[in-house]
Amino acid sequence: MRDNFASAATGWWRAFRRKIARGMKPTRLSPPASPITQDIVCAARSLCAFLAHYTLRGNQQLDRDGYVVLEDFLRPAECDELVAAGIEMTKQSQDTSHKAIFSTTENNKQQLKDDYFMKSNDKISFFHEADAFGPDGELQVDPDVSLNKVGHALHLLHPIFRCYTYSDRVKTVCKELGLQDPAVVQSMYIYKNPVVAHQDATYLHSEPIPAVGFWIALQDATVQNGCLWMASGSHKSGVHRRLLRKYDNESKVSLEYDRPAPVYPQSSFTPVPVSKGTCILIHGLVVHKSAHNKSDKSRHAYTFHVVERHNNKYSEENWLQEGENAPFLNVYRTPQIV
Ligand SMILES: O=C(O)CCC(=O)C(=O)O
Ligand SMILES: [Fe+2]
Repeated sequence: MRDNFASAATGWWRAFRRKIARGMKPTRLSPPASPITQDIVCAARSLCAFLAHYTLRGNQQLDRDGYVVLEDFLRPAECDELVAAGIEMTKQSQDTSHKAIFSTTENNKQQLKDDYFMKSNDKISFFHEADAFGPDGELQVDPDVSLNKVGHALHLLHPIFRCYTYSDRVKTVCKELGLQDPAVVQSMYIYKNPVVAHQDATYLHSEPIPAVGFWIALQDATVQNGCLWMASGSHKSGVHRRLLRKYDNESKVSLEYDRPAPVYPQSSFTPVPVSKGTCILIHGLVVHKSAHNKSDKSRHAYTFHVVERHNNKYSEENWLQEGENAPFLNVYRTPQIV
């Protein structure tokens, strides 16, 4: 069965590429004939569409626009598996005694000084919305709506997230990007927004090759529920701001922005609504944001960042550093299962 599928899919894929090369619409091709089940056909179709889309246009698009939309990167059932794991984590978040708040806003100094944040590089840590706790420190609302995100080592420690992070599809994208020694440095499960306009290089700076974010919509992301907004082409204007590690006289570390937050006109942004399963590749220097969720539909996403390690300098001043329990593992060589 597997062999049948493999040869049929390979044949289909070759024909698909030939048709595209001749400028025809890929949808004109029929999927391989039985005995392949509908589910496998759907998987093959998704993978082929994604590979064709990416192989032929992805790299140039990332250079030109600062982002690439890869539809059908994950199948609906795969998204559901990840959402179930994300919801399961909201239950564990109730056990945490630490009430960390995540915010990208300037005045939230707590996060910057917060040890919990700094030490989350090798953990599955929970970050709540700024208004999640009352004056008594008790959670005001259910954890499934108060959690902002979980991070930053899901790709190492959580068996399901690890499996998807070091998958063949991710390897293929990294190869197509021409990355020689790509390593995953962090991962996050994002429940909620808004996220203010920023460049990922503010937090994860590397040069000359910037990090690439893999942002995967696990549920439909619409203008109403807070899809990403991208400032196309903004990656060509350098790094606008850095968050840097600072050490005081007692070698205690804290984080500080080197410049005030830039003001980006709303007119520079385009909404990028995507369906469940779509992966948006985010250039480390492209300015992006997400708005409030004004709907009753949740918008969960899984995101992780890949950094080139070959002939490329990952800044020692980034908040996130490689640690004994948080190695920056190579995408091509790391097994999906521990
Ligand atoms: O999901 C969001 O709203 C923002 C995510 C983001 O900025 C990122 O993954 O780099
Ligand atoms: Fe980002």
